[in-house]
Amino acid sequence: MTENCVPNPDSNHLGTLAIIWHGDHLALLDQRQLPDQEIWLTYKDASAVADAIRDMVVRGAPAIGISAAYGVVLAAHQAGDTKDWRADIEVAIEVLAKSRPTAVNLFWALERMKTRLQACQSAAEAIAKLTGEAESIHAEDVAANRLMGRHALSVMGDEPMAVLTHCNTGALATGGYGTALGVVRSLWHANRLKRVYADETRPWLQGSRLTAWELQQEGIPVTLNADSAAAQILRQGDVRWVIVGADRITANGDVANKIGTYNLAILARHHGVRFMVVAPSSTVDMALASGEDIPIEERDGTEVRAVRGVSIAPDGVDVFNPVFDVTPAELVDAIVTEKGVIERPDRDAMQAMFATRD
Ligand SMILES: CSC[C@H]1O[C@H](OP(=O)(O)O)[C@H](O)[C@@H]1O
Repeated sequence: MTENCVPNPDSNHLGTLAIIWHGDHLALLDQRQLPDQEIWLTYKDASAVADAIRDMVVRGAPAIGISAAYGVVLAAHQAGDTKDWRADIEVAIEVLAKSRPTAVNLFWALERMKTRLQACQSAAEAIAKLTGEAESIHAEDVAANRLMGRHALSVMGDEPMAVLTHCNTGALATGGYGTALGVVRSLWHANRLKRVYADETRPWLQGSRLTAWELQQEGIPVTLNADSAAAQILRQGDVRWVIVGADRITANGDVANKIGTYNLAILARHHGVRFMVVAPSSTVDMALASGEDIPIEERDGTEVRAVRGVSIAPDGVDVFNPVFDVTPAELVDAIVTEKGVIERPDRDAMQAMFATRD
């Protein structure tokens, strides 16, 4: 990897992009360094992309899937035209699949790449076809995000409103524009947004380090709040919707998302605030019956015991650090995907919209 290899492209109509494909190498904006530094890292090696996903250089369910897809293309370049080219690419796919367990977008993207690979008869064909598939996955994600923005506004009411969001679900977490933050962008451009309250989102601080920064880049009014202030904010009554992303949505409408989302869903229901989940259909896993079946990633305790390397807890104290939780469907007022909106999601409604993925 080399640092600072590409300027940060200013494509603010999609937000600050985090993933740039250069035909034979991948550039990732190192999100561990934001908001203090914008450092781009270059990748030519599939296993290094797997490390980047595991270490959260790149994060966000759709962005993880897109990056892994480009990782498979890099594997095809690395394999070259040796007799084991196909096996080498298949090994790389397995390495990428082990990077993080919860966001189903990773496995959805790798399945698409695997299917494309099966049809290839030569190493050269594999490079060409896998490149096309990864670029399609990337472009489809941006198109889906824009469509979800339009679908969401159709159910949110016409008056300008305040919303509250959790974690980061913007251009930094996707191929561009964002999911929940894509809805925020759409509200803003439709002059229907008063303010976004952004939960800081401990322990990795996606809200304070990424969402506050991403929205400030575009002059979208954002107020950063401690996670523990969310109840008081909802009690004040100016927030009309809590809008979040997702890492996996199961066949009954249960939603896995950043830890603290379940808290917000309970608070929203208690305060009569509507709760919206925004995610492309690549986040839907109809093979899992309910949220009970979703693998929840637990990360190292150092993420809770320290912030930016500064200790905030006694050395060695035991830590429980699940980085996702599951919100039951009955607490969700709307699930928005590029296919449309499901209000009051349940198994039947999910089946009707997702019985067949395409
Ligand atoms: C549109 S991003 C979806 C999802 O991914 C984030 O998790 P992480 O930052 O750990 O990759 C968060 O759960 C977002 O809501």
